[in-house]
Amino acid sequence: MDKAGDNSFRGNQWQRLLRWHRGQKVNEEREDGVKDEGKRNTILGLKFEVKEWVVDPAEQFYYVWLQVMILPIVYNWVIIILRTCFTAIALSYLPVWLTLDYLVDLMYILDMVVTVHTGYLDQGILIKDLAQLKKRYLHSKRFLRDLVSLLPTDLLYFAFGIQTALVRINRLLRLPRLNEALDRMETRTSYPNTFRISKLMIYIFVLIHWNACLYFALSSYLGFGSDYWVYPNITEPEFASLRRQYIYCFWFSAQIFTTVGDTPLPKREEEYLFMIADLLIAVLVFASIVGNVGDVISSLSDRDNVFFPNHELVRAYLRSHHISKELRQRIDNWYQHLHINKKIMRENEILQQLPIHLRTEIAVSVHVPTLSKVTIFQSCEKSLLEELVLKLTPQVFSPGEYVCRKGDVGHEMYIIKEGKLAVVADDGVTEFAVLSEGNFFGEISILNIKGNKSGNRRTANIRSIGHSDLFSLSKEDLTDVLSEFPAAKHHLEEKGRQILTKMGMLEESREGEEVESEKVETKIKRLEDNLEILQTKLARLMVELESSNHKMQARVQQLEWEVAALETQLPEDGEEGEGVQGRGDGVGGEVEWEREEAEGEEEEGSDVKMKKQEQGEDSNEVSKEGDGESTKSTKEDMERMAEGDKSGLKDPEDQEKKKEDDGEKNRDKGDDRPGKGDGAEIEPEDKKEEKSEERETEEIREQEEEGQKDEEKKKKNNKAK
Ligand SMILES: Nc1ncnc2c1ncn2[C@@H]1O[C@@H]2COP(=O)(O)O[C@H]2[C@H]1O
Repeated sequence: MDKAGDNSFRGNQWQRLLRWHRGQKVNEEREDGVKDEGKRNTILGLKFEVKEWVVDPAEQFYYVWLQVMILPIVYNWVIIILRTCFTAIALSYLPVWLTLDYLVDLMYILDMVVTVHTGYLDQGILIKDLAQLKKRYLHSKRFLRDLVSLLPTDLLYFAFGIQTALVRINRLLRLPRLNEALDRMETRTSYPNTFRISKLMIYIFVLIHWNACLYFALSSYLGFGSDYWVYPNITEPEFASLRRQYIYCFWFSAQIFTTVGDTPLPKREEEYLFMIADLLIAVLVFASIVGNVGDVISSLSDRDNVFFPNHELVRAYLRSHHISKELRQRIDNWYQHLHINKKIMRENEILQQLPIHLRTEIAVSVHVPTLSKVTIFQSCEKSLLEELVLKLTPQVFSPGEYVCRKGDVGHEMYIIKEGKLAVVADDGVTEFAVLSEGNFFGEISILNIKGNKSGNRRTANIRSIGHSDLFSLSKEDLTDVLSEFPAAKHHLEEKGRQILTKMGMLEESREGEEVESEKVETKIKRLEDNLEILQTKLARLMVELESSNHKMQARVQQLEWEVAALETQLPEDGEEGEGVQGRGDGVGGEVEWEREEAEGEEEEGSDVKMKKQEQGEDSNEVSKEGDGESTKSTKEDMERMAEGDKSGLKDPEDQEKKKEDDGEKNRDKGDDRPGKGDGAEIEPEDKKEEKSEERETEEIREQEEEGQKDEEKKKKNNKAK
């Protein structure tokens, strides 16, 4: 399927990834080297620069040091009691013990130096300030314990004799350091279960050893060979040797602690008390052995269950459903293959608890060798590969098994890690092609390739020739990844198209059709968008039209009132001449005022508009308001229409003329306000109101004066009469 050398010019992305991975390792090693160098320098310069020397507890040096410290601590825990109880042993090897004792003391001192130079984490940051480290250590209980464990109690030898090693019992206080060392080892070891069991056995050994020593000491106190329970008489040659003494005591003690109980019956009270204490401890020891071993066994089976699916359960299920022997055999073989070849099926589950970046690194280092052989991925970006690698699921197929059958709906594609698979015809015998390590298949049905006649159905049968190890990649995962990497998608599709063309399953014309249909779709979309815009504009126009209608209606109504008022006044006018204006609170007077106001406003409005039109302000406003263009212009049109309708003058010149006439009319009425008649200025609204008020009061005053004059005239007339 993949042609070798196909992408040689593009450079192998996987190789680059591998190189990057290896490069990182080399860098790490180099860094380690630099650190080592630094360490060496520091150690060499320890005499001069000991103050600057700070140990990182996460470093290898600290770990190694802890392991070294196991020896002196265990030495003290084993030897001090041995020398105390077996005085013959203490005296026989005295120079050895004394040398070892002081060597161990020296290590204790060095351990204190290391401890004081060991950094600690404060809010995730390693504290390296020596003053702080010193302060912390010197104020801790640990310092006290370490100090007490180093007190020169050996001086008590002068009081109790050189064989009394018990004076060094304070050396046992370093036990927490031993625990720390063992805990560290447990987290680092690749075999934690074996380590746990070994640790338990060592603890039990030390316990039995102590018990053996105490048993010998008690026997010595009660008298060797004084009864069957105590150690036999050491003068007897059989029990005289030091080795025999120790081994007998150890055996005796081991029998008690393992609850075998095959020890001689105690005779004296001291012996009973010793046995009771021992049996009580033995119960605990036995319980902890059983518990620990049980834990280890269950964790081992847990591990197996996670690594390999539980075969027993599957077997029971198959039996209960009376599955044919032949199928059961195939399933057994499958399990056997997994176990023998250590194929782990649930690696995603196992690595689930790790953070994503570590999972990626593991997946890259585990799967890169396989994926680097897949030509299609060689040109892919590193990030794509990292994403892909996390989504691979291992699958194992047995000989003759079908991975997919022609016509099935495709849900995943496969990458061959190991093994051979054949593309076979429906008869299951004719082989069209053989796929091997590094090839992939099953991509056609999940890629939605345009013109693929088989749609989302498998285009071929794929059968495993022998056992084959595959990685499957689900359609969703592939789509997810490819959606962000269109180039890779295109590449995969191209490969699929090649196969489809070879098989004659690609509709070439449909490609054109689809492009055409795509164009039509775009056009429809564009038309829909335009329609939407037009609808919005229309809605706005309708609103504006309605409001203009309302205004028009109000205006017409007002004009009707005015006409009606004038009609009612006409006969009176004939009689009384100017009398209409004289009646300040008459209906006609009010109407007149209203009319004048309205006219004034309209004229002002039209003046403004005319001015704006002249100065080209309109266009500025439009450009400023953008979308509001139609709204504004429509509004103005409506107003203009209203004006035109009202006066019956559509021509601007006629309107201008009308305005001049109106202005004269106003002047005739004694209204010389600017903008009223001459249309020279536009006044602000509030000023206009003020002026109209002034004018109102002035006219009222005039009317009152005229009224008074009329009264006087009437009076004079009356008098003359
Ligand atoms: N002639 C062929 N040579 C190699 N691979 C093929 C051939 N025909 C089909 N395949 C692969 O077999 C897969 C079957 O499932 P798909 O149709 O999803 O994708 C198909 C291709 O990846």
